[in-house]
Amino acid sequence: MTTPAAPAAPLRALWDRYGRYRTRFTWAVVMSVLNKVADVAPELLIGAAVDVVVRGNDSIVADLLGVDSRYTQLAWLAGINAVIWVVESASEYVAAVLWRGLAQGVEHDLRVEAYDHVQHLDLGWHESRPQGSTLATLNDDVNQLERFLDIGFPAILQTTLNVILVGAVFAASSLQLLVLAFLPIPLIVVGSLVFQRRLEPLYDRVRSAVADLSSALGANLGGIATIKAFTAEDRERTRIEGASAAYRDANAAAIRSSAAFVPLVRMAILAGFTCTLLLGGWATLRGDLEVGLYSVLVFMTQRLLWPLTDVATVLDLYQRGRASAGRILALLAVPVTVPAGHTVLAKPVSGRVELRGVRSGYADGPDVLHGIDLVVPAGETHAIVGPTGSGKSSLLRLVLRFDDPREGTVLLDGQDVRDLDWDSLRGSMGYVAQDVFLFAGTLADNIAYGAPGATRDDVRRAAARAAALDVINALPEGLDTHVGERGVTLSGGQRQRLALARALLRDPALLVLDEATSAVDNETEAAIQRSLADVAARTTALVVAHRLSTVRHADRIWVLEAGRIVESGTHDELISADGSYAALWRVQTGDAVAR
Ligand SMILES: Nc1ncnc2c1ncn2[C@@H]1O[C@H](COP(=O)(O)OP(=O)(O)OP(=O)(O)O)[C@@H](O)[C@H]1O
Repeated sequence: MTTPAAPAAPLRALWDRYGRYRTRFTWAVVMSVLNKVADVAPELLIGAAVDVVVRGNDSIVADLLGVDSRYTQLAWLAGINAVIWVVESASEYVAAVLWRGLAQGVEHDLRVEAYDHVQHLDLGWHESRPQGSTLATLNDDVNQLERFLDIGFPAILQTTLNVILVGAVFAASSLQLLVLAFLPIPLIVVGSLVFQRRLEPLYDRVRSAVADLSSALGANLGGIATIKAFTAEDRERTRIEGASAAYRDANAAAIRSSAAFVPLVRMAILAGFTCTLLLGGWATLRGDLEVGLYSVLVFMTQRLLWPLTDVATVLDLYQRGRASAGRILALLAVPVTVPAGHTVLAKPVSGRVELRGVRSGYADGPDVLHGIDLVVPAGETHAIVGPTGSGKSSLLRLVLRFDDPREGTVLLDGQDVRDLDWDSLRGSMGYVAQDVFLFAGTLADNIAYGAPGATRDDVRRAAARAAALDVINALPEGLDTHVGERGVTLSGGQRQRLALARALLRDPALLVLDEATSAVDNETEAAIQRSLADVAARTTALVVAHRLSTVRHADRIWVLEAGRIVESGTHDELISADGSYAALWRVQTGDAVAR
């Protein structure tokens, strides 16, 4: 299953999606405009001050305010200057708060929305895509977009406003100087675009080198026991050294090119500045330009051109923001192919399971299960056995509706599972997977994961039924002991017992166990069997097991081979039939050697 393509205009799509932020956005723009106006105004005041000093009674300030004294005129200018500085500082603060708030609001909403969508996507989708890539979208792409909204967009706005405002001052003063001062702008912008295009593949190399490095580091830390066991430390050090050197070299190449950019722009600025300085000066000497205006224009040229040194960075932020928005929106557009139904099962749920003519497989792969017909009547315990890879787990996945069959129907209490809402379907089940996952938290939290309202006594009772009390009592803080993200401090068998307790605490109508006791010793397994026999009197159970002694007392055993049911019956019936099951039993009990 592939991820849909990103929309053609991702930032526009984002704008449409987040209508609720438009008022805040408008205010942020207003504040940025006010800030830029207040930022440019002091330069005009410098010109006005020079004008006052040079022309006295004839100055523009004298005309506007009707004040003759140069001292009073300058005092007025100082007062106006103070007001402008206050406005500039206040608007800068408000604009920063608004942009940051907007960026973080969108970041938060997008992350939560994207996460929620991802957790509703089918298990098949998760399995077909590297986890790192989903994580990168949820983390890095969302952060990248936040950076663009917080830094990139305000910078684009400010630079554009700068060009407009400064351009207006030039246009009002001297068209000739306007042309000269603006001449470097297209050069800088086009240069930035070319530069950026050149840099892109270099940055791509940096990104892929860092991705390679971090996935190598992640894999090595995860597989540290294997590295040690095979004394592969030196080899792995060399491999990481290689990945790290590739990252360093890619970065060096990008830095060599990007560092050349600012000096080049500086040349263009120098050209514009020299033109204004020289030609403006000559015009002033000829009396074509006021002295005050000349000083303003010299300052303004710098003011106009310097921010353009950031164009390449801002363009980079823009492109990254755009690409990130595209990836996030594409993730949000992935359709849920196993959507919840709406039917609610009548309580109490009996847990009767039926598979009718089921054919199923994964993605575009071949069929894994062929024509499966199977019934587990309410209250009975049925087992599925068979060689590895025969499709046992795949069958359980259909009952939990992690996948839908390609053909045929799966029913719970006589209802097609496709029609049921998740509460009726999965809410009626207690599931123990082959690979037990424990969340970071206490043992009590983990056992009560599927029944958040459970009391301490409920938790203890469930633990007792799963023969997990001794695990808990052996730990220093009992139920309050923290287990790591993957329960690393516990053995496989201990984790399985906790997972079983977690499933039993839900008091499920249907217990679905996939090799739930494969890692516990025979004695513990016997204890679990005894208490499960008690549970089984009240629930329906579907159990996958390799160790046949686990399931010999099941009401019915279904034997799967290469995705087909080859025989079924009670243990005794299957032994008498002397088929695949009987052969497997002999192997496991050692009778095969004896015969
Ligand atoms: N998520 C998956 N994506 C693609 N193919 C899968 C997936 N899970 C299982 N398969 C394939 O389906 C077939 C049946 O696998 P399944 O895990 O159901 O067998 P199993 O009988 O439970 O095996 P085991 O006893 O080893 O757990 C195998 O060929 C396997 O490669």
